[in-house]
Amino acid sequence: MPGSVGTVRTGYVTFPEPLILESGAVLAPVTIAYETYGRLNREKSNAILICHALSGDAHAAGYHEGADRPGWWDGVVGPGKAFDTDRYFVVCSNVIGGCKGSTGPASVNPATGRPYALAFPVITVRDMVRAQKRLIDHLGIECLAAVAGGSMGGMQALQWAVAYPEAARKVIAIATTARSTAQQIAFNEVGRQAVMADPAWAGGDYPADHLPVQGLRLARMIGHITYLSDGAMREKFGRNLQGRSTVGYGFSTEFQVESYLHHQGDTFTRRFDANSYLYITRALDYFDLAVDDSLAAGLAGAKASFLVVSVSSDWLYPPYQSEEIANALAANGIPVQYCEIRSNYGHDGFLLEDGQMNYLIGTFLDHLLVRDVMETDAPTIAERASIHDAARIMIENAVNHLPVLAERGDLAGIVTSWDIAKAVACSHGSLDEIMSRSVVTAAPDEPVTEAARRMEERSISALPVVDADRRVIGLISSDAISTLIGRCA
Ligand SMILES: CC(=O)SCCNC(=O)CCNC(=O)[C@H](O)C(C)(C)COP(=O)(O)OP(=O)(O)OC[C@H]1O[C@@H](n2cnc3c(N)ncnc32)[C@H](O)[C@@H]1OP(=O)(O)O
Ligand SMILES: N[C@@H](CCO)C(=O)O
Repeated sequence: MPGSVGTVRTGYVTFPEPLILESGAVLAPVTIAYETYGRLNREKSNAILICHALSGDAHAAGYHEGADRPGWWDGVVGPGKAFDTDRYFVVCSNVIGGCKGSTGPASVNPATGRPYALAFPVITVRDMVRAQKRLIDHLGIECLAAVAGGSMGGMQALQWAVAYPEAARKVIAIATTARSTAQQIAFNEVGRQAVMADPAWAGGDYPADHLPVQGLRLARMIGHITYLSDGAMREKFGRNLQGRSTVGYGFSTEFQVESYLHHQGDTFTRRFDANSYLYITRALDYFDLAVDDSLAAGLAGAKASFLVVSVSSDWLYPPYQSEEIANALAANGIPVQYCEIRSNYGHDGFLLEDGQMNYLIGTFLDHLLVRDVMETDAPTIAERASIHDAARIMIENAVNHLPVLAERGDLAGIVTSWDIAKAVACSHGSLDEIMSRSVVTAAPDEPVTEAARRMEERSISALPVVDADRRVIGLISSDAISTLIGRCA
């Protein structure tokens, strides 16, 4: 299937260690459901974490065995798409508190052997991200190429940038906010009240054969209205009647929009747990990255570069909230691109506007920095080492360039396989005689295109990447760049 990651399966990992939650409560064990697409490269530098919204799950792309619908962000995840699985290793995990495989209120409470129900501790977006961090550590990934998501997924992406500034190079936050507003909390509360007013909810202790479907259905109907826009509803349904030509002067389902909302509500009760709805909407309410009422202060520690996207017709997470995020980042001198896409779909536009999303996300991810493609485990050699040592290290590691380090660990020079050949031909004895001391280097935060241009101008095929103290933190080679460009074509 072109453009698809094909058939996929959800994996599970359980961490026995307790997770200390923001509330001070403790959760153990913690199971995380996740899917991965694409391949993790040798340097483990091409991983992208995708975070889902309120009712999403780990199944972002491809098809489960026998299913006819793909994952929820299949339009942007796959070979050749924005989250290009030919280039990136994409990870998507289900949040804790959810009901799609990660530990949540429907999981078995080890203290009682029964489902947690309301004994499940209240969780926050920060807790969701802490649990995700365990998964990313478990996969051996020190730094994500990017973390991305829409709606609650965007909140998680922002939380990653604040909680783990070194753990993601890029952050993509779409149709989201950095702090929930009164209106957002209000809609969440109406949904929760609908669930809790259902007698079948039974204080959260409902059996599997008697679920609070009426309350959850109503909550989703209200919620779903907020995910659309006035224009989208008008365009989809107008004042059309459902299966009749005249109004009936009664209270049965008459309008198409009523029928549609019933359908959305019914479908939701078959795929979502009522208690998870309470917990996750509460986590949304608590989300607030501001410090002392200042978003700029709250985002000050972020180190990633950001893409912030809003949807013009989104009245649940209106564009002004995305602008606030972009302004707060810019106030800190943090690189940020902001774009409001034109769309009539409302909040769910981030799930439906594949063309605009692919263009914006793809362009943002393609803007690569040296640190995105450098090899971080490239071998080096000490200045005092012998030519024989240098030859051995090159052969063992199959490399042609060895940065030479001075005693203090800073860059003293570079030696190439050509230098070794010359040393043999001219009977040189020490590394000092053959290495180049005037080394052309690259900086981790410069664009790859700049480093490539320097290599081309000087006819050099690899540059040591050095930090501000001239310590070698990696190596960028023309081979790595041409592989990348080949894959982009
Ligand atoms: C974001 C995450 O992380 S994951 C969560 C994302 N997924 C969801 O939110 C799932 C539920 N939401 C939806 O289906 C959303 O509307 C979207 C955004 C995903 C899909 O949007 P669209 O493609 O525009 O679909 P639309 O909203 O028109 O709904 C189509 C459904 O409504 C049904 N429908 C349309 N008109 C009517 C009607 N008059 N009466 C009854 N049902 C109707 C269709 O038959 C279809 O049903 P199906 O989904 O069971 O096949
Ligand atoms: N419709 C999506 C977006 C909500 O923010 C969901 O149900 O998760």
